[in-house]
Amino acid sequence: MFAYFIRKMPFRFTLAIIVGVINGVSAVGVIEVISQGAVQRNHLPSLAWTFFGLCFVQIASRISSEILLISLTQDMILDFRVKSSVNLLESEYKKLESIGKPGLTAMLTSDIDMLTQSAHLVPNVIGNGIVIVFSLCYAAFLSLSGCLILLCFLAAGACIYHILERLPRAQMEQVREQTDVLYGNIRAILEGLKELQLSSRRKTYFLDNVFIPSVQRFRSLYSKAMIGYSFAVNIGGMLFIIAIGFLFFLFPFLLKIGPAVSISLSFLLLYLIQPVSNLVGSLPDLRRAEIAMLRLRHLNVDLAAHREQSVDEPSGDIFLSKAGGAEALICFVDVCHQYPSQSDDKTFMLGPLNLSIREGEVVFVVGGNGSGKTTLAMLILGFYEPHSGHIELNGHIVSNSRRVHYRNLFSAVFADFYLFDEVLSGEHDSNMVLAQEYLNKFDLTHKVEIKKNRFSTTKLSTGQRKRMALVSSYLEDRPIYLFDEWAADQDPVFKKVFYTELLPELKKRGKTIIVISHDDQYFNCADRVIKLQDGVIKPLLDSKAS
Ligand SMILES: Nc1ncnc2c1ncn2[C@@H]1O[C@H](COP(=O)(O)OP(=O)(O)OP(=O)(O)O)[C@@H](O)[C@H]1O
Repeated sequence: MFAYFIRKMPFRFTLAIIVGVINGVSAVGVIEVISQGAVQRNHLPSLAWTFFGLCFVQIASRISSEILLISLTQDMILDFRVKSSVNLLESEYKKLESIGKPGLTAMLTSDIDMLTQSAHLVPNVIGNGIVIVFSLCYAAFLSLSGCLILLCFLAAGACIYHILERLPRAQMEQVREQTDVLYGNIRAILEGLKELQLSSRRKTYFLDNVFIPSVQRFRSLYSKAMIGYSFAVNIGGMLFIIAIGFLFFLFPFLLKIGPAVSISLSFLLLYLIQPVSNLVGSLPDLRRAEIAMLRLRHLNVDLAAHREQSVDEPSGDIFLSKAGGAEALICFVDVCHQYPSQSDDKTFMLGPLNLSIREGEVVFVVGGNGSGKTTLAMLILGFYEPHSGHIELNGHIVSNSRRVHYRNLFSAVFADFYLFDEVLSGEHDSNMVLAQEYLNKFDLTHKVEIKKNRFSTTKLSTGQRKRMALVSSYLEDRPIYLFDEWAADQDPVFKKVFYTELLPELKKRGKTIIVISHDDQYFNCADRVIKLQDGVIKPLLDSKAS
């Protein structure tokens, strides 16, 4: 964390340290004044002024240093939050799929929360650290041999802490790994709430065999780690306290020092107990924060390495001009895609596919479950990169550097769509009139309005939400539309509006439309039907087959 401050915010961090140094010096000054007061009773009035002055400087510098450090730590957390989210949004979809939602959720919530929780320790740790350093300097000034004894004990304490911390540190890293498992299971509870509440047997099985064991493992690892830390912190810290006691009780006999120095050193040693205990007590939380920070940094480095390149050109422009007399808008040339294998099982292979879709065409993609329709959609939309072969748009190869622009030519409603409150269209856009018309046709006007580019509500039934997602996609006004089983859970009346009114209306506006569908009664609404079976295109026993 400290390395981060030095790297990212050197000026403010240096300022915080300088103010912290003033705090440390004034703290030592207070001890010196009290010790002088104990032996020079006749100077008490002038010492009192110095004492109060130093107290004021100490409090003012402590508050200023803490304010600076709070702002530094909060900026760091903000930076991590924004950077992680932006990196995530700019990373290859395949990479995010491979990390998985539980892992990503744990990093964006638990790890960042851990940083937030431990951020309040930073001002204390730095403040106490500086006070300890200055106290040791003052101890050296009072008695070099006394300070050396103190430093020897301090070094021994640090070594013992370092050795004792090895095991709990490894366990803390396991705790963090177990957090991913726990988040996965919590997700399962939240997303499978209805299924679990519906079946007592499933609920009991899930709780007894999945959830409770994962929580127990977390508890056990966490307890072991914290017990280990308790030993490390207390034994390591105790050595320093023993050193203080040793010097306090024995130094008048062991070291040749006068009564004034003896009193000053005694005050100093007593004063040191609190900052040392605070500092050592913060170490386990700082270690947890370090683990969280390392994971976030690795995630960011990993995501940045898989960031999709985006060349500086207006969205999609290059693709809108035809290259080399290309006839098709989208063209798949020997495209193959295979999912990474989790075990020795054979993974699903899509392709080799050769297909072309012309501008303004309405193409239906049909096929049984697991035949590869969604995988094909992900390739068409540029979320997956072909493992072999390539995709062309207007004759231009969709290279990695152009994938982001390519994708911006599409609007899609996914089978597992997410409905945003915000609608991305100008309020005075002529599309708005049509959107209102479609809200009407989809029987949504009594439920929802579009005001200031927002839906007035999204708390609707699944079918209604999907109709709103369609209106939202429609308003995006892109050249190519893809609908993945949009009509699957719609009433016949809305299916009819979709197939016989919305698709022809989009086609009339020159849009190219790809529809994944199981509705064979509407196959006649397509210009062409492509049938997938086991990842390859098969002839459809129909006149419109590809
Ligand atoms: N992320 C993934 N990792 C590994 N295999 C996957 C993944 N997603 C899909 N598959 C496999 O790829 C095959 C095709 O899946 P896909 O979702 O493309 O089929 P589909 O035709 O859309 O099916 P459905 O009609 O059920 O939606 C399936 O056998 C599936 O098991």
